[in-house]
Amino acid sequence: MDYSLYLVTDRSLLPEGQVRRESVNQALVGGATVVQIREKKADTGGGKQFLEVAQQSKSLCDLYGVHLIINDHVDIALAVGAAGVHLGQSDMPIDIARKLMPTGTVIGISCNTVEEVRRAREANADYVGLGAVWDTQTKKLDKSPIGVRGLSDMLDALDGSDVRAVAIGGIKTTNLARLMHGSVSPTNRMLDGVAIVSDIVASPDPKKAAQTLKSIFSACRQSTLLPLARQPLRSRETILDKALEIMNAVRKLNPLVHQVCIEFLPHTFNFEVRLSKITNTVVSTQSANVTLAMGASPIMATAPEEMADLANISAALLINIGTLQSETLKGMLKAGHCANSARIPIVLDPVGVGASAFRKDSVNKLLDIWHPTVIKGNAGELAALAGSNEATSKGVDSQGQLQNPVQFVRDFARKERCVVALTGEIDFISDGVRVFALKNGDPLLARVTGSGCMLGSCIASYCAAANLLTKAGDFLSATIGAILMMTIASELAAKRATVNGPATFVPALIDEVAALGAESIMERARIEQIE
Ligand SMILES: Cc1ncc(COP(=O)(O)OP(=O)(O)O)c(N)n1
Ligand SMILES: Cc1nc(C(=O)O)sc1CCOP(=O)(O)O
Repeated sequence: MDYSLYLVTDRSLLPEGQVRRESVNQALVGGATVVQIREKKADTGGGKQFLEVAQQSKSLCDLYGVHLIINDHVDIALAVGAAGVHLGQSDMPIDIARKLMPTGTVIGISCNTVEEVRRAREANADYVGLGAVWDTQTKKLDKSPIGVRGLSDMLDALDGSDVRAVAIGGIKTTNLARLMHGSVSPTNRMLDGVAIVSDIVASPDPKKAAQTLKSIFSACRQSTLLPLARQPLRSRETILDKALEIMNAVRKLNPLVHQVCIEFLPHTFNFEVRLSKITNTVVSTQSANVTLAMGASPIMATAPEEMADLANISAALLINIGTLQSETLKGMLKAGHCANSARIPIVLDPVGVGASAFRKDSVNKLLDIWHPTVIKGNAGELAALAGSNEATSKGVDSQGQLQNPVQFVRDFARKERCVVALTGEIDFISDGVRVFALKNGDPLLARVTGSGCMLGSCIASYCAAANLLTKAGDFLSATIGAILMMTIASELAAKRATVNGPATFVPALIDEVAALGAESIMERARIEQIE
């Protein structure tokens, strides 16, 4: 059975003038591969109305050779000879339904937790409906949405089984790509399909809606699978060559890098807000200057209204949550969504994410809407994001150590499906398969504010150039190159006769970034491929 575009019906959502049968017919023409009859209003008609709807739908699906599934009602599935039934957690147990239905009947069950997926697997379900992924207007949810990032553990629980998986809840043409990118298990198990109600049923053009959903699904399924396993190990020279190519490309192409890291002027001026504003203005000036020194071009903007325009002219987006406010969060949500649509890389710098519930909830919201290309953070920040308490945050600084940073960074990159840079005395960078350790950098970097934020700007600029160089940008090399550039520049800056401490160090650092040559990088890079 092809689960890829799984239509779930709901008459109450039909636009005015649309009739149920024609809506399903259009969805089938548009490419729906399974139809589930879920008619909650007809449910109350003593079963007769539901039966009629099911009979009509069966003949329609037969015309297209598409399987029909009945929601909840085993008797109706039997009566119309449906291919299967979909059961909820509080409906008839799978083993009883199996006894009642003919051999070969498809039985699916809704799951909201990993435990429910395990039980479904043990009960020999044919497929699971994982949801709700996002909030939905179609029904009142009795459990919180699981979010895209909750799906990979559920898919992992199906590893080694034949149980198929579809996601449901709030899925639309506008967020399907994010869903597909994020819902892959560590062993590369993906969704077999997406179950959609309102985006098709409530659409004025159900055929077009189905076509669009199906083409996004197919394109994402083909391109989502990590090409990681095929990536060869690389020698120090190969990776440095690539990093230098990207460094030169930044200087030559002068990519525009959109950086969402300064806040609106606060409406109320209390002492704390002013402090964070002052700190961040300093940091954003430095970030903008280092971007220019590298040869890229910064634009700092936060207003949601201009995000779509900026995504079309920028070559990369940097999201830095250093001075997060509710208003900026809206801009960040929109900016990331537009950047994903425009296929430009996004670098996420989750500054101090472990410091407050607001920051953590906000980053989770962001990552539920768009996917980053690179996440860069210190041990405390990345541990907070990964749900580990091995390291913690003291404000924006990190406390404690990760016991096994190599494994951590690899697993986290694999889970988030992006490049992860774990910064510290040794920087670890991984794409989920390979792990590199970089040992450059002067201790003065840790003694000035905003060096981490400047590094975020460097990574974003390098990712921009990597993306401009080739369609499938080499973001691992871009991240490594940017860190090498910044850390080696810091070593050279610290040696300058004019540098007497942190205050004189920052301008010297920016000068060194501007002047850095290939020879210094080749000569000084302390890089090791660990895995
Ligand atoms: C594919 C798919 N997944 C989940 C559901 C939800 O079913 P259930 O839990 O039975 O809730 P109701 O549909 O009865 O509201 C589904 N129908 N299809
Ligand atoms: C029927 C249903 N079941 C869900 C679950 O979480 O089990 S969510 C849902 C409704 C999905 O509708 P839409 O595509 O319009 O968001």
